[in-house]
Amino acid sequence: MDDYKFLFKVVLVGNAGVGKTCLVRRFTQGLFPPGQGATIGVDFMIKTVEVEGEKVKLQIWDTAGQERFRSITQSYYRSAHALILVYDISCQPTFDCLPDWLREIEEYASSKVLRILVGNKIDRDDREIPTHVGEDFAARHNMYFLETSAKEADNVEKLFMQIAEDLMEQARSKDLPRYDTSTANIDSRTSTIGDSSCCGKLI
Ligand SMILES: Nc1nc2c(ncn2[C@@H]2O[C@H](COP(=O)(O)OP(=O)(O)OP(=O)(O)O)[C@@H](O)[C@H]2O)c(=O)[nH]1
Repeated sequence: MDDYKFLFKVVLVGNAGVGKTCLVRRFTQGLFPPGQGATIGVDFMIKTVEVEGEKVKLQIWDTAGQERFRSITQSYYRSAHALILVYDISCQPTFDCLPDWLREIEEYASSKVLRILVGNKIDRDDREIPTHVGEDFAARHNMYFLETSAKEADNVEKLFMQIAEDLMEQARSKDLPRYDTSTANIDSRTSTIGDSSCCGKLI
């Protein structure tokens, strides 16, 4: 039975190829998919975790980084509870684009959205962005910061569990909508998703 107390929507954004899909797959399926193709439009996956004895369902939306899908992906920001902005620590241009992503987030997401900056691919030895540079950027923009490796499973569980914990705390303290099995959906857009589905694709 799908008995959960909280349902949170988490959206990943960032340049193409930074590893958004691999982070989601690592967390939801425990694998690092070989030859991962570019995301077309938006994918979603679901994972239920336990925080302080409560079941928390995370609906994770993986958006396409490619510019041509931008108008589709923007429409998913609005109802996000958390936004994960990902760059690749071995690819300077993906870091240089962060201000553009922040502008999008400010324009399309709720001002209350939990924002997390993630530097992915820390297993690589050709790092271009030092950790402190990522940390500084996150601090300046009021974001959490974490470095991860989807490949080696470094900090991936920690990333999503931290989000689940923070959102639960936020929901409790600010009295955000509380979901149970009878009110399973966040809004009308997500209500088309069957609870039994674990993965879907929207274009
Ligand atoms: N070394 C290393 N490679 C990674 C890691 N995560 C992803 N990759 C590789 O980076 C490439 C892009 O990964 P994706 O997960 O498809 O990237 P994406 O951000 O979802 O890309 P779009 O769907 O185009 O937006 C793939 O070749 C992955 O194998 C990581 O942690 N370490």
